[in-house]
Amino acid sequence: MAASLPHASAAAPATSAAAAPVSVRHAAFFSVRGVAIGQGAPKTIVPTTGANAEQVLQQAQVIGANPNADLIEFRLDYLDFATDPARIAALGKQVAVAAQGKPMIVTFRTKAEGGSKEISDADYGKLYAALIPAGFIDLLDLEMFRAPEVVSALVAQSHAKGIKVVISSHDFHATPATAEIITRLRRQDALGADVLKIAVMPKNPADVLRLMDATEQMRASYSDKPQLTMSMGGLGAVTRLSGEAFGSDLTFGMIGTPSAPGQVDVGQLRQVLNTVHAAIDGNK
Ligand SMILES: O=C1C[C@@](O)(C(=O)O)C[C@@H](O)[C@@H]1O
Repeated sequence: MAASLPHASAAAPATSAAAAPVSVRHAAFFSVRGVAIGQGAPKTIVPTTGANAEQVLQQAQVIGANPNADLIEFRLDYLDFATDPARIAALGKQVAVAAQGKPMIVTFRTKAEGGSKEISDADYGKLYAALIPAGFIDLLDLEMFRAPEVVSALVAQSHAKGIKVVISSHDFHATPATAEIITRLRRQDALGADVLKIAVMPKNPADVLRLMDATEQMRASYSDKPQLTMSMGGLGAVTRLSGEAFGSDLTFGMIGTPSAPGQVDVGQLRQVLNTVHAAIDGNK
């Protein structure tokens, strides 16, 4: 016989109180290659971390074949030829095929923001400007603190090509004040971002809560654009799992090698995302 908890009975639920009505502002979603960003459970992104074409293509195949990965992030700054647009464009097209039609985010994460290579703002602008017309990019990660004229030109060029823009900010050492996080996300919105993104490092649990608080305030009061926010490291991992409850619509997971501290295996990530989604859906 199955053990039952004291007082539990099949006929009467433990509580008969109806769930209180909830008021949640949803993102205005958009779809890229059939993936709805800003709707339902957060969508998962798995980054490449390879340094050469062979490694990147191997990873893209694994990501493409994994049903728990919704999008692939092609990380250019890890490449041995990170500033060679012709070689990157040729590889990018192969990555798109290997990823089996999953939407691709292309990212050069500068050293200034926790990436692996230094690049001047002018060269960053030139590299992206040369890659945008190549036709393999679905979404472009654009750092908000690169030179303003570079950022605005790349937003316009991307949009003219039908590429969605993720405008991003990273702090690998600390978590800015709540008001500062909100200021950055609002600035990204004003710059024309399609996705607002910030990654911060917590030093204590209160920092984790502030990232969630800022994300929720953005969604409730300032913008209905999809957001991609995370607190990094082990302490921040909860933010990668629970975004649907506070307004983060995308989340990074890993297969094998993380591209940032605190990333969780994408299969485990999906299980938790589904659990949270079912709980939220069931309480509507
Ligand atoms: O900016 C981000 C977020 C990230 O740093 C993370 O914390 O998951 C991972 C990077 O690959 C990505 O470009």
